[in-house]
Amino acid sequence: MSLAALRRAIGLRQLQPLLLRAAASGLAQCMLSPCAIGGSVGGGGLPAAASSHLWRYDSPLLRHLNTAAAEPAADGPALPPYEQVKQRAAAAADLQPLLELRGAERTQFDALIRKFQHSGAVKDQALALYVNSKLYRQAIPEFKDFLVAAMDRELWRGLRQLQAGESSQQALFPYFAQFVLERYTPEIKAYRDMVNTVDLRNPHQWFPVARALQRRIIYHAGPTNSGKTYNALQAMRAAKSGVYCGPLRLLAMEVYDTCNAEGLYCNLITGQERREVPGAEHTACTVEMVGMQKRVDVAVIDEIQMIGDEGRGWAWTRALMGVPANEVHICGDSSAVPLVRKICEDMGEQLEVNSYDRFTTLEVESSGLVGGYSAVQPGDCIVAFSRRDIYAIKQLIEQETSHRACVVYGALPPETRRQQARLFNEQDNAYRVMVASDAVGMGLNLNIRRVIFHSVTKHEGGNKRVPVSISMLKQIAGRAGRRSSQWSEGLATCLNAGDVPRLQEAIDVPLDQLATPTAGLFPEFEHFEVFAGQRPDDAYSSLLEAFEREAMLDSSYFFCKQDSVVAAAQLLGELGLSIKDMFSFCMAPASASDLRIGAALLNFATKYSKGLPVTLDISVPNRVPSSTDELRHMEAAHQVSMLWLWLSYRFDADAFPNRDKVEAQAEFICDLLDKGLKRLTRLSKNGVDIAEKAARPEHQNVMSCFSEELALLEERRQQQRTDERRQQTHEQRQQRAEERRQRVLDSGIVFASPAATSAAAAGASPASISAAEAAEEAGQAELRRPGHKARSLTRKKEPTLQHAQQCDARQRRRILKKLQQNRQTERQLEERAKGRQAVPVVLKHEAVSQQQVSSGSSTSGWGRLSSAFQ
Ligand SMILES: Nc1ncnc2c1ncn2[C@@H]1O[C@H](COP(=O)(O)OP(=O)(O)OP(=O)(O)O)[C@@H](O)[C@H]1O
Repeated sequence: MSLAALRRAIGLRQLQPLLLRAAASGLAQCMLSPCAIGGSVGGGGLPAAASSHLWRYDSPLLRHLNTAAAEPAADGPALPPYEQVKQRAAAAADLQPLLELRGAERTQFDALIRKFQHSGAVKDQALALYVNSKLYRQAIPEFKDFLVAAMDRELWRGLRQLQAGESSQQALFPYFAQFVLERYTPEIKAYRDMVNTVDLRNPHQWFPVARALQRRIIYHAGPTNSGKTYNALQAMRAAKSGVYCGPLRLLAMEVYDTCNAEGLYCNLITGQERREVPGAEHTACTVEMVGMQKRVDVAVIDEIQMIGDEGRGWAWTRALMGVPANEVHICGDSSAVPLVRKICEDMGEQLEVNSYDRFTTLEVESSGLVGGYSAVQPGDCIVAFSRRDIYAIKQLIEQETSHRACVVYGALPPETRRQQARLFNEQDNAYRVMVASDAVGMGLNLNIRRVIFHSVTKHEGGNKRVPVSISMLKQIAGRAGRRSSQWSEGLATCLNAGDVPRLQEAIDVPLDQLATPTAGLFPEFEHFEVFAGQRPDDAYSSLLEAFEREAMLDSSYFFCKQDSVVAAAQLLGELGLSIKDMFSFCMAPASASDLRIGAALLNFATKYSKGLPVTLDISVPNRVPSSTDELRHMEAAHQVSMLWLWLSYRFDADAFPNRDKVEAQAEFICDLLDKGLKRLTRLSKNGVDIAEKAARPEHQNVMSCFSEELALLEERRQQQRTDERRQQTHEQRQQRAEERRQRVLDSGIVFASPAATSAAAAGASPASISAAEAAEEAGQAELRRPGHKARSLTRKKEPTLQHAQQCDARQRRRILKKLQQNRQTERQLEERAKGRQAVPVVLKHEAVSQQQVSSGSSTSGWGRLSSAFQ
């Protein structure tokens, strides 16, 4: 069979040389290499095809090995059959090997095995047999011993003729394969099982209900404000049953409200609420909540480009693959079209693309905001990326102009954001301006004429500022001049004219150039459960990390970021919760890095683990917030209520009792926030600094029920910071040592003393090198570690010119003689070094001439060394 025919027959794009013999015997399927399979294999993954064959011990490969002599590779020698070798090895356990290799023969044999061991191709093939790198390292020496024990004239003749190269690998690998399969059966099986549980390739197969339907998929592709969602929703409304999957609670609420207002009964399902309308066949939900069982006529998946979101992308991937609808309408910009097309091909479903153009024009004002915030006009929306900036800008505008400013940002409940949007959209009030975060980019229909970017960079952890992404700039600027607004065109600009070119560049980039290359994936609970079963001793957070490390993904997918899940797992690790309960607690949409939210999560999980009813004991003051700080406390109280509600839908009502009460409390908080925002406007109009005022005690104490957990977390964080600082200092020290080491290497300095040489090689400071040398001279055996202070050592004084000058004639003669001897040695070394084109040599003891002694002019060798450190 020709090579090309073989490739065709077994569906390989490339056939590795090592496989050739097996392939020729029809055995290639047993030995597929991971890299021969299309698609990327993360974390040392394996081809699925390999798994089904390797475990049958009567597999063709092994039968072949057992019965026939291994065929020589190309012009290589023949080796005896494996069974025969094995019998010899077994016999040698009682007696002696028939042949003991010595001298050159032994060296040749060792070289052969060494080459085999380090061959990348052999490691690949071993991996295809589920021999992971750890096991491989363990198995190779044993395999070597096995061959040594089985050695006889015949085997050695075969082995000797092998070159320590590819042909030897081809000939030896089948022996190795048989050897490990027999000797390490349980280890290999365990690894195979583990690998299979982290096999996340072909995720569309996780959704059998959707796979049973032949779905029609329609992609509504276009820029912002082009009518994509409108058209998709029209299709859903016209259908007998339907589901809308939105990126935000706010959008789901919007669809729920408009459908019901039009007389189309519609349910609402988000992580935190279930509103079921009797007789409703339509549902508006957040994308994470879409069901995979109930079949509907039309499903709408909004903002599909978020499939590439590093944290939440998995929810869009899941919805796209799994929603059981006859027709799936997906809306989004065109950046995700190629990716969605590829996924549809994998699912065997047809994709239609409907393209849209923007309804209104969007222009960039090149001058920036001339006159600053006192020049804002009705219909302006200022976009800033921090809460503090938002309130500072609001205050400035309210004090310097006649306008009032609404605010929208992520920490505000959706209800409050909608309320602020209503105020801004209505014409019969003074709220003519909006100040918002990037949360304005999605979900709200706003009456915006012009978007003004306060800046085009934003904070990302600590003090680091990063540029706002092009797609975000596009999305936010696109809110201006919406079709349903009173403005017939949209404008966008920046506070500083210097930022405008970046904005212009973002607007000019065509959407299809911003391709979304890969789709997010996150395992279902069942994956974790099986995986965890195989590693019963692992902590949950390590399990998550190990899963991510080992997961095998197709090249069209990435593993979604799970930082917050891991942080929550670390937080709750000691509570002894079951895997199922841990999964639910850790997946809660709460950032455990926010101490107050983390404290609440810990409080709920602790009560739950003790079998106590999980109650929400916050004490909400009956007083409207009157400063930004008081608002902040209320926002946190709302987030904690949402966390509680989210959990309450995942655990029994007995465990999380009185949901109605918590819902009512959350509504009350929203009401306080609405009123608080209005009060803030009044106060800032009256010249009060709303950001300066400290919160009143009743607002400060709203979450005092979590104070114990909060104190614990603060302590932990403090400890963590100290550890991080220590680690940083340690790393900096190591880096400095490395730099010093490098400088000494670059300078070419050679030390006369071995102690100094080792200290310099370890990156010690000049003082430590000197000390190490002095210690050696002083007969101290112990070498100094880098970084130790030289002064703690007894240093033997070096003979120097200064010494010589101060000594009596006899001593001076002795010192000068020593110095001259050194000089001679230095010359010899220099000459030798020149001959080898070596770098200059410096000896510790400076060699000097009589003249120099009398003039006292000499540069110490250490001077040259020190200059190397500068
Ligand atoms: N055929 C139409 N008749 C009336 N109004 C429409 C029509 N198409 C769209 N609109 C209105 O235009 C506005 C923008 O439409 P839509 O929200 O569908 O755009 P989009 O392309 O999905 O934009 P984005 O991605 O920014 O949300 C909405 O207020 C919508 O109600």
